[in-house]
Amino acid sequence: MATITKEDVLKALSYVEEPDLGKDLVTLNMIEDVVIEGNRVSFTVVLTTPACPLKQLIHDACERAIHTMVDKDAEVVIVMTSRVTTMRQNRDILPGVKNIIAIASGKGGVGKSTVTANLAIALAKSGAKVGLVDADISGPSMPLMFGVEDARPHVYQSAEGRNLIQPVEAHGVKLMSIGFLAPAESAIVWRGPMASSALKQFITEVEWGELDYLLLDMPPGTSDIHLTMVQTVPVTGSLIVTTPQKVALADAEKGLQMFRLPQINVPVLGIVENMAWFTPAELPDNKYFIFGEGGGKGLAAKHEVPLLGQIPLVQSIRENGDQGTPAILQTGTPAAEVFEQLAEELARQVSIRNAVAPKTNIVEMNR
Ligand SMILES: Nc1ncnc2c1ncn2[C@@H]1O[C@H](COP(=O)(O)OP(=O)(O)OP(=O)(O)O)[C@@H](O)[C@H]1O
Repeated sequence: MATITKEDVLKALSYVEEPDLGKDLVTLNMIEDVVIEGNRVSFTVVLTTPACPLKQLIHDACERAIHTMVDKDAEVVIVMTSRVTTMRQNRDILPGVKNIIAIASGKGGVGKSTVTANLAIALAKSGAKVGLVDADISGPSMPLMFGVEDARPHVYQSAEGRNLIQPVEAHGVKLMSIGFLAPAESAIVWRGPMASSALKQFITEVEWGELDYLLLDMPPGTSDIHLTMVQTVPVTGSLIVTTPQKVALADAEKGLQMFRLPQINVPVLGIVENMAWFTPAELPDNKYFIFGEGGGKGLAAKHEVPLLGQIPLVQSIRENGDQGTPAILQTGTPAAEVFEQLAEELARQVSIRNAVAPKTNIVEMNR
């Protein structure tokens, strides 16, 4: 029996392609720690996201490559791990944050905050480091959804005398909400400049530390706040939440087009269709398309972006949100599974974006 060498192993693995990124694992520097002991071959595959939907597929392809090209009797031990990629360089702002994702909707009330809260927790559960900025000045709902309505971020002075804000941590996610700045029942109406400066502080004065994903829950519609956010940070990509209803779709389309304006130029990573159908708890296999059918798919096709997920209208999603324990926390339920899949798909699009697209700049406006 010929001795197996590291070169043999790498050669075989150079035939295994990362399907999303279209290149082989060796070229993508995804193979580490190759160790050969007799006919035992072990190595680590570093995926670009912990929530990788292709994990098993890539694992099996590696094993097959070693068995067919190196030694059919080799004992193959593969450690699957991950390191979230980034395309951010010169990170003067948010130096530890790899990816910033703006979540927007055209119309209010389509479930953007519900989707964002569940997504953030799903990504954190998969092993990623996640932060969330609730920039929804029209009705910040994150403190309620995360069950931290009474929490207040801790402010302290750094050694250099700067005021720094520590985000609130809940369900594994670091959270800052415009709702923390005023009690829920107060009549403060956040208007343009005041809201903009509060949100800028969330980016520049909050100790976010190391994050794989920072999600921005944007207000509905298209507004000055959207501009403030893209002017303050280079956003990796955006996600559009809509329902299948015609009026919601029309507004979602406006939101999508806003991100594509030349002066904003933030890639749209995908569309999420929320309330895609109603499923009663007692008839879990039934689907009632009460807001219409196929709207999200049509919008995605029209603008050539992926439809990343369809979330059913389920009573428990509403109830869990209101109780401060989003549906994703009820592991094993159908609702938790759809949010897990959505998180996988989003993370996948971020990896693809980082591998292929040019970087997004902070928008500079001459007004
Ligand atoms: N898939 C779902 N199933 C059941 N209830 C849902 C679902 N998605 C959202 N909801 C409920 O719909 C209501 C509106 O959702 P949410 O607050 O997330 O919307 P929104 O788009 O963020 O609104 P706005 O931006 O106007 O504040 C909430 O009561 C929420 O619990």
